[in-house]
Amino acid sequence: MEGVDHLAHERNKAQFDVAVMKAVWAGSRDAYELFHRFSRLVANDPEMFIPAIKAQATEEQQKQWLPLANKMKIIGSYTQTELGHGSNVRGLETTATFDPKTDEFVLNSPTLTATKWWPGGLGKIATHALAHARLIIDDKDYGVHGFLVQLRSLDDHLTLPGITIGDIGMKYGSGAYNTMDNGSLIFDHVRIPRNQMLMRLSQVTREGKYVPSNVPRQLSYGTMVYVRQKIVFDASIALSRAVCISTRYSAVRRQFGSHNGSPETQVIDYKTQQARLFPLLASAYAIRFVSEWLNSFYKDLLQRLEAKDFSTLPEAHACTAGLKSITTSVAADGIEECRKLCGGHGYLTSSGLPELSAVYIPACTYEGDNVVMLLQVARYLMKTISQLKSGNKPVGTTAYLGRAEQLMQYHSDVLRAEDWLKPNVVVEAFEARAARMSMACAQNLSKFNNPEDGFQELSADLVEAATAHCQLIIVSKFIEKLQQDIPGKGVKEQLGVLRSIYALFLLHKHIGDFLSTDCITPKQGYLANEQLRSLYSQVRPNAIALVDAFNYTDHFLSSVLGRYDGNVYPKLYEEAWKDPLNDTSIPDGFHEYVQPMLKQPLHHGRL
Ligand SMILES: CCCCC/C=C\C/C=C\C/C=C\C/C=C\C/C=C\C=C\C(=O)SCCNC(=O)CCNC(=O)[C@H](O)C(C)(C)COP(=O)(O)OP(=O)(O)OC[C@H]1O[C@@H](n2cnc3c(N)ncnc32)[C@H](O)[C@@H]1OP(=O)(O)O
Ligand SMILES: Cc1cc2nc3c(=O)[nH]c(=O)nc-3n(C[C@H](O)[C@H](O)[C@H](O)COP(=O)(O)OP(=O)(O)OC[C@H]3O[C@@H](n4cnc5c(N)ncnc54)[C@H](O)[C@@H]3O)c2cc1C
Repeated sequence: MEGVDHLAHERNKAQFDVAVMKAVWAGSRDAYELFHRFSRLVANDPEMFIPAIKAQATEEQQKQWLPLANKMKIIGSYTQTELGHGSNVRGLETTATFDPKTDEFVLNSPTLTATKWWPGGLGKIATHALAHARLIIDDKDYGVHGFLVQLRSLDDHLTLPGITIGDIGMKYGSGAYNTMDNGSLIFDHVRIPRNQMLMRLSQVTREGKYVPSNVPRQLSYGTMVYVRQKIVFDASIALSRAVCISTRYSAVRRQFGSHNGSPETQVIDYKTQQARLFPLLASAYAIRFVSEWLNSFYKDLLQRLEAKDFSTLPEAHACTAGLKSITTSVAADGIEECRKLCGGHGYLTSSGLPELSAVYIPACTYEGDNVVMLLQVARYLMKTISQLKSGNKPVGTTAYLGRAEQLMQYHSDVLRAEDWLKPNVVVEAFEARAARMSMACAQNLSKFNNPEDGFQELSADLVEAATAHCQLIIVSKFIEKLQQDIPGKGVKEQLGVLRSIYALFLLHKHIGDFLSTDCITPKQGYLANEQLRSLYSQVRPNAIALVDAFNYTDHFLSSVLGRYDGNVYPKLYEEAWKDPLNDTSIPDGFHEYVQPMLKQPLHHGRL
């Protein structure tokens, strides 16, 4: 019935102050930014073009280009990936050859695989590209640099001479990402003025002299680092949307369990449903809090870079790459699990889940393939360990590796299930697991004469060690979040339950790591799982309130199953009737193709 809150009985169970939890969830961002982040995905927002100009252009170039880009007088595309290379940026083939006679660069796509491929906005709308190309001077290759290239006329939007552009076609399913005109671009000896090479980091003089960067060359990758830390926040948006839908629907849906005419059981009361759903609820909060930390870490990095302090740049790269990888994988897999948690109706477009999944899952690929990103983390961990011998004391997120020797002797002293509720007990176990996995890799690597051969041979183990390291970061930041003052009745307690669910779910899921590294005993693993089940019972009365705290409108969720009022069945039925197929009772083609078959006389008794 309209206007009736079918979930009121669930909301009345809440044991904490929902208004405060809403503020904790929103953190430093307001609802507008939460919504705006989502809308950027399917719009042509220059998510990267503008940050890249800020990171790689000189002050003078910024003065020229930023006002145009900010006022949408030009529409930019971050044009890096090519048909033949995406992960391997140093393998890009597009060339930018300096012509001293005319003081220009000549951009060219020497091969088919040099075709720019995927850049968002490139296919139809972008007027300019921030094109990544190999700088060539006097036949010498100076590697990949950024160049501003006009693609289309600002008068009639037609492509300029030497430029061939197209859209790369439909993408995964019918998802909203098809509103993004990811494009292809071929340069055929296109000339641009020398001052359209972005020259903040390195320069080319009028005489054609290359002035190398006096800062780490990796700063040219700065835009990717910036977006990766944003993508961690986006992962919390995407996952929390799916969890909100599936939690509310799990409280509405009843199946089996009726006795003597009693209502059937709410599926949210089944332990299997809780074991699948509540870890995702906890993960949404965990990812949100680690994204807050990562954002502050990134802002600190920017301040340091301003002061030419590059000390945290390697850690910032490892954290943004690793957390982008882990959180997008959890969110993408979690959205699919939420669809399954809704049974058949989860597969309806009106559930909002297929669309959310189709739009979200490329996050595991764009801005760095998730495995390639974890391999970057692994390189950082191995380098950190290799420097231990020279007395280099790791700090920050690798500080625990400075206690590797001690952690190698660690054995959990858990005796009772409730011991696993102690944050220090959990952190020690996660530190020991991560340290032992990385140390084992380092030890195995040392057996190889060629370290690169070893790295390749051991890359699957290294990815697992990098995963353990990143999960430790997320667990630690969740714990640190709860060490802050958090007001409101029951709020901190409820977040403490989610913190323990997140950690113990990971411990249970990766129990093989914890046992094979001898960090915990099978009995202690069993106790962790016992505690996990008990924690699910503590979340159950608060589940609806915890997803209400995401503060998503029905419009934003765009899901019949996730409606705030839980009025699912009438709305499911109503939504179905909006489908054009239901505009007529006799389907198109019936008279031409089906009716003749039905009218056909029987032959020899056979249909
Ligand atoms: C329907 C509802 C949906 C809801 C969803 C909700 C929200 C979503 C809303 C919005 C989404 C928002 C945004 C979406 C964003 C993006 C999507 C759209 C566009 C996508 C754009 C792109 O994909 S742009 C292209 C991205 N490409 C990549 O990421 C390429 C990945 N490859 C690389 O980064 C590099 O090639 C490399 C790192 C893998 C290797 O680089 P290389 O130069 O070869 O370096 P080495 O490996 O040799 O390492 C050398 C040393 O350099 C260090 N290092 C490497 N990278 C960095 C770095 N970035 N910073 C600092 N240091 C770096 C490395 O550690 C080595 O150091 P040592 O020498 O000390 O070992
Ligand atoms: C929706 C979407 C939007 C995008 N938007 C843009 C954009 O705006 N601008 C832009 O420039 N690009 C964009 N991209 C491209 C994107 O950045 C690349 O696709 C991404 O970086 C992955 O690179 P790749 O496609 O070369 O994958 P590959 O690296 O070819 O990956 C293929 C497989 O190889 C594996 N692999 C690769 N290297 C290694 C290694 N060294 N060790 C082990 N395994 C390895 C990967 O793990 C993966 O399993 C977009 C892509 C998508 C899907």
